[in-house]
Amino acid sequence: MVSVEQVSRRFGNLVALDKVSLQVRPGEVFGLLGPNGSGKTTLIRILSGVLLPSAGGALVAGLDVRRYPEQVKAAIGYATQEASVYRDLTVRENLEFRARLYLDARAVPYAVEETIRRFGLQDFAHQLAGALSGGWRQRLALAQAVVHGPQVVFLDEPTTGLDPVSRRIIWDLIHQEAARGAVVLVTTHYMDEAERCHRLALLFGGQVIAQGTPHELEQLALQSAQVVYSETSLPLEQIRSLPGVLDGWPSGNGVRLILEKQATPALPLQTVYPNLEDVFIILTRLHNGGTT
Ligand SMILES: Nc1ncnc2c1ncn2[C@@H]1O[C@H](COP(=O)(O)OP(=O)(O)OP(=O)(O)O)[C@@H](O)[C@H]1O
Repeated sequence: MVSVEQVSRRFGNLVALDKVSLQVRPGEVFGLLGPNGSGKTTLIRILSGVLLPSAGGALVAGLDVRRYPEQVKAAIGYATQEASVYRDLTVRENLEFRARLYLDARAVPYAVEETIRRFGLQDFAHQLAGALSGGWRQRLALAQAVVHGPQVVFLDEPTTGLDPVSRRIIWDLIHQEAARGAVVLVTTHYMDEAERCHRLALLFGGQVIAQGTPHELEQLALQSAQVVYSETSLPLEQIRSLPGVLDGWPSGNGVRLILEKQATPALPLQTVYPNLEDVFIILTRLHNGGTT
């Protein structure tokens, strides 16, 4: 279990996190979704016991992060993209190195072999990590983070820079960790990826502006706005200035628009189901006291 209660963190005058509260259960993949600088990494660092909150508190695997930061570090698995992979060690050596930090020496060989199998790394076990493609290196980074079977797994942008096929594989592996009962907290700024999480918190300017399942967030956004597709030849700037139009961008042969709930602009309109990018735009506007 990960439980965050009113956590704030300042860096000088900058408020990086502002009264963030959330709970993540075992078996759950929970996404922290937000743009650059919204506080995702700061929260993960606090929950990993490497940074103290300025206010509020958090429990990770039953441990208070303020009082037991060293025990927290031992209870979690943490992957920060590929930074944690040693390029001049082989895949197996990387896993052994990490496993030895956490496990009794006798338990290391089994844990390493089991992880190599689970992550499909058999054919690369003797290869230098530096020679792996980006997708396989990220797979190794994830394998390393969980080789010791942690109860809680933190993944900071685990798919950055990967192609769609590699991203899908990594997400399957992330879900595999949740299926063995781990709490999994993932940061991402890819809206499409966030749909793969069981639940999400939308972070904006250090605040959680909404949280729930992707479906709940979509429904929440639809209470205040509508998303439509319009096949029109009017210039985008002109469309954006129409009453009731909150945002719009090119899409196929027309434009995708976010409209106020009751707006009926004089355009051919086709209602479309919102994706998480639409949801994010709608909810950030609401949060900022927009006109929605
Ligand atoms: N050690 C630090 N000292 C000063 N400011 C910091 C420090 N760490 C983070 N910040 C600031 O806190 C804010 C939140 O940063 P954070 O890295 O948590 O965001 P993020 O959502 O993870 O962004 P990204 O997606 O770019 O990784 C940013 O304005 C950042 O500049």
